[in-house]
Amino acid sequence: MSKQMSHLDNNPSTPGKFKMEKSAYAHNRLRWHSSLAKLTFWSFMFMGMILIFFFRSPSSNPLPQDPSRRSLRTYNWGGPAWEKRVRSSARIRSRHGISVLVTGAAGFVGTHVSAALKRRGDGVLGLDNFNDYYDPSLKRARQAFLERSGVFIVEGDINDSALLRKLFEVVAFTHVMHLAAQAGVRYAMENPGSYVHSNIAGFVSLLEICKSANPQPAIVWASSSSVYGLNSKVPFSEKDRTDQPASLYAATKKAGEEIAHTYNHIYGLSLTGLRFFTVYGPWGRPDMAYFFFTRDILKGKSIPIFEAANHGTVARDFTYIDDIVKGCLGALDTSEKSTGSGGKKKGAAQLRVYNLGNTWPVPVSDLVSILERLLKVNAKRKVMKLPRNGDVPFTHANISLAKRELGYKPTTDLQSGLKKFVRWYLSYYSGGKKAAG
Ligand SMILES: O=C(O)[C@H]1O[C@H](OP(=O)(O)OP(=O)(O)OC[C@H]2O[C@@H](n3ccc(=O)[nH]c3=O)[C@H](O)[C@@H]2O)[C@H](O)[C@@H](O)[C@H]1O
Repeated sequence: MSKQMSHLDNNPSTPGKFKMEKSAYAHNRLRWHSSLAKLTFWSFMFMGMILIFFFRSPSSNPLPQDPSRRSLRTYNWGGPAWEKRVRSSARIRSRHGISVLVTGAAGFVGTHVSAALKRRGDGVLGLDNFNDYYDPSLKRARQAFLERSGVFIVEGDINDSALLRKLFEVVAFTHVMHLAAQAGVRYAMENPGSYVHSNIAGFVSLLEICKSANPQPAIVWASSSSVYGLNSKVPFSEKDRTDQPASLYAATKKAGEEIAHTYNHIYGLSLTGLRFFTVYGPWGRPDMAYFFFTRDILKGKSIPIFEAANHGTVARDFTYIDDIVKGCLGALDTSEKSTGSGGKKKGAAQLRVYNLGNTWPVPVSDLVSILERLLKVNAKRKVMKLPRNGDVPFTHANISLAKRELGYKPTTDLQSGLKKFVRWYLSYYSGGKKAAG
C-alpha cells in the first residue's frame, strides 16, 4: 500500500477523535490550506475562461429551437467547384432563353416553376434555406427531383447579402423569380417574427442586391390573394382596396407590394407582383387544408371544416399549380428590363401586379366531398366556427388583367386538379418518393 493510501485511511471522519502529534498537525494544516487556496484560484480561473469563451463565441447557442431564428444558421457556399455548379445550372440552353434566380426553389411553387423554366431551356439557379416550417424531407425530395432535371439549389437565406452578392458576381441573371417567403395565414399568430424576417427583411435584402447589380434583373415575385383582406366586393380586382389585411401574413405581403413600389421608383427596378389564390397540386404544402385533409381522412382522423357567421359558407378560389406556373412564365416573359444600373435609376421602369386565380370559388365542404370520392373514404367532418386568426370567409379572383397582359388562362377545375394531387400523394407516401414527380 502506498503512503497516500495510508494517509487517506488515517483521515478522521470526526475531527478530534484522532490524536496527532502537534507540530506535524500544524504543518499538515498549513499545507492543506495552501492547496485549497491554489485549487480555489485555479477553479475560478478555469470558470472565467469558460465564461469568456462562451460569451465571445459567435455561434454560442443560436437558439435552434426558436423557429424565427432557424434560418440564421450558417451554410456552406463558395469555392471553385460550387461556382462551377452555379454557372452550369444558370447557363441558358435555348436561343431566346433567360437566366433566372429562383428563390424558394425547394418550395411548392418554386419547384414547379424551376422545372418548367429548365424544360424550355432557360438557365435556372435555385436558392432555398430549407427551413423546417413543414417537413424538410419533402423539400429535400423536391430538391432531388430538380437535381435530376439539372437545377442546382444553393442552400442559403435571402437575408444573407454576401451570398446574394456572390451569386450575382458569378451569374448575370436577367430575371429573379422571388418565391421564398414565410407562407401560411394562421401560423402568423404563432410565429410573427418569421414573417417579418422572410417577407419583409428578406425581400428588402434581395432588392438591395438587385438594385446594385449590373445589369439589374427584372423581378417577378409572389404576393397573395390575402391582401384583399376584409374587402367584400367580388370578384377581387387589382383595383380594389387592399388596406384591410386580416392577418400578419397578408400585411407582410401588402408591405411587399409597397416596398416593390419604392424600389421601382428610386432605382428603376422592373417589378411584377403576382397575387396567388390558394395554390394546390402535386408536391404541395402539407400545412394547407387540401393536403392535411387528405392525410387525416386516410388516417380516419376528424377534420375541422370552418364555417362563417350564421352557418355561412367558407369558400376559396383554389388554383391548380400548372395554371400558376403558366402565369409565372407569362409574367417573366412579358417583363421589361429594369432601367437602372449599379444603384442608379436611368428612367421609368415597369411596375405591375396581377391576380392569378381560377375564378371559380368552391366551398371547403365541397373540397372535402371531392377528396372523399377520390380517396374512397368518408371523412369525419367536424364543422366549426371560422377562427379569428386571420382567415377570410371567401376569395374570388377577377383575372381579366392577367388574361389580357400575360396570356393567363387557367384550365384545371378543382375535381381534375385534386385527382392529380391524390395520385401524387398516394404514390409519394406509399414509398414511391423518387418516382412521384
Ligand atoms: O391565397 C393565398 O394567398 C393564401 O392561400 C393559402 O391560404 P388559405 O386560402 O387559407 O389556404 P388553406 O390554409 O389551405 O385553407 C383553405 C380553406 O380551408 C379552410 N380550412 C383551413 C384549415 C382547417 O383546419 N379547416 C378549414 O376549413 C380555410 O378557412 C380556407 O377556406 C396559403 O396557405 C397561403 O399561404 C396563401 O398563399
